[in-house]
Amino acid sequence: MSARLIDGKAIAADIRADLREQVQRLPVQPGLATVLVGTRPDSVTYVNMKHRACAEVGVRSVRVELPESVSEAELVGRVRELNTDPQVHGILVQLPLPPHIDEERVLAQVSLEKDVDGFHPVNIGRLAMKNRDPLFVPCTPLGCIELLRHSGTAIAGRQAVVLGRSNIVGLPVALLLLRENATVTVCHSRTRDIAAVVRQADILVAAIGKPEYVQADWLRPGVTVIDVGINQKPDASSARGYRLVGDVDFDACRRVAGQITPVPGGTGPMTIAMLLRNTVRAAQRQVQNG
Ligand SMILES: Nc1nc(=O)c2c([nH]1)NC[C@@H]1CN(c3ccc(C(=O)N[C@@H](CCC(=O)O)C(=O)O)cc3)C=[N+]21
Repeated sequence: MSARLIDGKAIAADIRADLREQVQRLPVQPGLATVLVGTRPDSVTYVNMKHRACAEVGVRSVRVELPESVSEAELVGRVRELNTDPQVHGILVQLPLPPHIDEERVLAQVSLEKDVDGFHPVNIGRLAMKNRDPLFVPCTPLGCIELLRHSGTAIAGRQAVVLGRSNIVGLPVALLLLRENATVTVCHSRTRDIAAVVRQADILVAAIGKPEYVQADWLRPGVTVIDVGINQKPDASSARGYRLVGDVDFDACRRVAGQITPVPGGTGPMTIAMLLRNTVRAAQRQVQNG
C-alpha cells in the first residue's frame, strides 16, 4: 500500500488560473509590494518566486530592497509609504528580518487592509478569537487547510496533531484546524513522547524544520500528512549540491499514510497561491470600500 499524493503544485496551478480570470474582471489591477531586507539567498529565491507568480496571474508587483544595515525607523518609513500608495493593495515584509530589527513592531505598521501575509498582530489576534474573523489568514497555514480540503480529508471531529508552534506556521495552523472543529494537539521541543502523540493523529501537520524527522512507525495507518518542512539536505548528485526534504521521512511514511504532500511540490506552491489570493481579495475589498 502506498499513500495517495496530494499534489500541491497542480492544485496551486489551478488556483492561479482561477485568480487570473478574477483579476481580468476587476476594475483595477491588484498590486503586491514585497519588502526584502538584506540578501539571504533563500529569501531572495522566495521573493523572486512570488514576483513570477504575480506576473502569471496579472498582479502588478513592486519590489522594495533594503540593505541588511537598514534601521528599523527607515524600514517602518518605507512600509508607511506603501500603506498610502493606492496602486499597492498588499504588502509583504519578507521574514526573517535581521536581528537588530524588531519584527513585531514592523509587522504592526502594515495597514490591516494590506496585510496579505496575515502577520499583523490584530489579524493574528482575531484568528485566535471565537466569533471573530481576521481580514487575512497567513498563507502557509491557509494552504495547509486548502490541501486538506482538496484531499477530501474530513477535519471536523478528527484528531489533528501539529508539530511546531512558530508564529508563522505551527500556531496559526493549529488555530485554523480548531476553527474547522478538529481536536488539536500541538507538539514542540518540550513535548514528551512525540511518537505516542503523533500516533493519535488522523491529520498530521509537520512544521518543525527538522529534516526527515517524522518516522513511519509514528503514524497511524491511513493518516493524512501535510509536510511544511523545507530543509536542504546535502546531495552531491544534485546540481545545487543539495536537495529539498520535508520534516517527514517521505519514502518510509508514504507506505503507512493514507495521503501525503511531497516536498517540493506540496505546501510551498500553495503558500504562494494563497498569497496571490489574499492580494486579489485585498484589491477587491479596497475597490469596494473606496
Ligand atoms: N513574510 C513572509 N511570508 C512568507 O510567506 C514567507 C516568509 N516571509 N519567509 C519564508 C517563508 C518560506 N516561504 C516559502 C514559499 C514558497 C516555497 C516554495 O514554493 N517552495 C518550492 C520549492 C522551491 C525551491 O526549489 O527552492 C516547493 O516546495 O515546491 C517555499 C517556502 C514563504 N515564506
